[in-house]
Amino acid sequence: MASISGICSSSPSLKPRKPLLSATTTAAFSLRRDSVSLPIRSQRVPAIASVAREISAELSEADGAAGKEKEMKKKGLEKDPRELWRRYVDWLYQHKELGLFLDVSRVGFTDEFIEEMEPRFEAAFKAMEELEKGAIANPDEGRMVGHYWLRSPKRAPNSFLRLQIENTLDAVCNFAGEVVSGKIKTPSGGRFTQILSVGIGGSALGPQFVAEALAPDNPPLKIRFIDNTDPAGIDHQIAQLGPELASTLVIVISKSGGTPETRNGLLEVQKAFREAGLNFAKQGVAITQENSLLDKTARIEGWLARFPMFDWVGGRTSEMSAVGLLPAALQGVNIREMLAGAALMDEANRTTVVKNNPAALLALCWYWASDGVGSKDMVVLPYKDSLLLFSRYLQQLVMESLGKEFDLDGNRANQGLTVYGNKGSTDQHAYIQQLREGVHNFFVTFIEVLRDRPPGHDWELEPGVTCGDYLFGMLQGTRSALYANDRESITVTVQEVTPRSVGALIALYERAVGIYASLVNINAYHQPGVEAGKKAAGEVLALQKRVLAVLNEASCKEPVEPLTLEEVAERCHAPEDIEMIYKIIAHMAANDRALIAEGSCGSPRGFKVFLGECNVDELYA
Ligand SMILES: O=P(O)(O)OC[C@H]1O[C@](O)(CO)[C@@H](O)[C@@H]1O
Repeated sequence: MASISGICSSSPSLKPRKPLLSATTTAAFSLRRDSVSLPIRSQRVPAIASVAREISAELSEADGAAGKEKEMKKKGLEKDPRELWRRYVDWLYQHKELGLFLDVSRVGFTDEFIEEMEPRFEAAFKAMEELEKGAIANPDEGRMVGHYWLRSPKRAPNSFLRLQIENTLDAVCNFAGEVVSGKIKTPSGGRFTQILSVGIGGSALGPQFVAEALAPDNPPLKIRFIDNTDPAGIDHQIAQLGPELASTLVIVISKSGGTPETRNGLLEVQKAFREAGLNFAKQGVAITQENSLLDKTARIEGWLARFPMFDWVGGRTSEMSAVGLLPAALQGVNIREMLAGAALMDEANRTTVVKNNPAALLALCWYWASDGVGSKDMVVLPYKDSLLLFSRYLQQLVMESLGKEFDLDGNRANQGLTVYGNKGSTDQHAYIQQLREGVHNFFVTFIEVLRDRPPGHDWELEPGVTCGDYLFGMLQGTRSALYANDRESITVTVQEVTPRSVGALIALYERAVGIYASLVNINAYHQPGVEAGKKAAGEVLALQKRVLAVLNEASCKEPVEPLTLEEVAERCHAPEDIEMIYKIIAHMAANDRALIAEGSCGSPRGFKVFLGECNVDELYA
């Protein structure tokens, strides 16, 4: 058994260290759990939320954790190189089969902290076990959370779900194979050469990350994305396709099938197809929940193919569903390897010994570094260009999952963990100056890739030194420089960027988020906050329609009656919305849809507006 190093206790100790949550401690916890009679429910689908709530209530009695954590942190990080090396060796996690390492030695958690956290971890492991068995882990939406079954279908709670997963995977592989081989042809009989993926959030970020990480230099089909309702962005993508629109497979991805940005992207693409004289349906593929609006549209219009998105897979954890697998397979990525990597990582994350559980170790570090309240941001720095989008992918996974107003007990918690990052060593010439010396409001996660180039391609650009050695040196140098200034960091190392390691990385962070959510007692699987913005956007568009109606009526008069802002607001019966009305008119004026008769948009008080052309039909409709 490994000996414990000094950094984890106030004075160096050579006492043998007991494994965290070993079989014996788990037994002890079981006794404790019995003593508070936790409601392990007998119904088929246990409610994790209530189990976690009761455990959390029990924990809060003996809490004061945040205060103690801060106190312990004041002890500072280990600086003695020998002790630090010992801590490194003691805590280094290695997954041999995946070739993945996790180094948490540069995070200063103490033995006392770990001990305090043990009951929380025990509750988190329990919650995760129940989640995997099919519990309603997303209580607000009454949903199961099943992304782990996607890579281990035999773990699905019933054979119907298992078959759904297996059949979808087979369908994805067959369809992709037939498109790539040319068996499925374009309407003019040629091969598909391009993919245009239309989707947003979880229906875009995974496929974008994986494309950047894994697509070969010359993929069978090249992918591009429409992931916004920005008309100029959409035009840009379509213009770049040019005549290849005729050999483009358009994959429209939306779990709900009703996301406005995605619908707009689809309508814009369909218009481009019409204008090019092409039949969209013969080139369109939908990935969505059965019977969603998108599904019905695709079915009625007879699109080329439809793939299901399951109710129990969230958008941000959908990379291993058809959402991520189909685009990846079409680019020639070995998706079964990606699934295998994720499955291996999931297996490793099922151990209840924190020290041997990489996702739990990450969650532990996040809790320690951010005091369990998100007090520090997570800066993700992959030192590999192909992993550039990992930080953006993690931003949604972590922030949409953890950024919650209320905890599972309904208490205001305002939880979260801010994620940002780009890539090393590029960021060294951008914002790392502030990380090293400026405001201390973050911890770093380095993502290291050991293999610089495929074998046989490397060369020394100066004696004994390759280009990749510089990248390595920059990572190590930054890690050391940050630590010397008490900036904590985690390092995740993989041998190579392969479908297997990318699958493992995704699985690692999915599980870390789930465990962390349990540690801080929140629902990681809903996103109520996003709805507020969507609702407000809908209200703005409704107001815009009223503004248009008012302006239309005034512009149809003989002579035209230009209106002041106040007059528009009054006629819309919305005087309290005058600022929004001003913004609506300024936006329409900037797009030649409204004309300013007097003054300018820069002086809102003085201007008068009318429509260039009135629509008489609309007036009498
Ligand atoms: O796949 P959909 O339903 O179009 O949703 C896209 C994204 O929108 C969100 O629901 C947030 O608005 C994300 O959670 C999701 O990934």
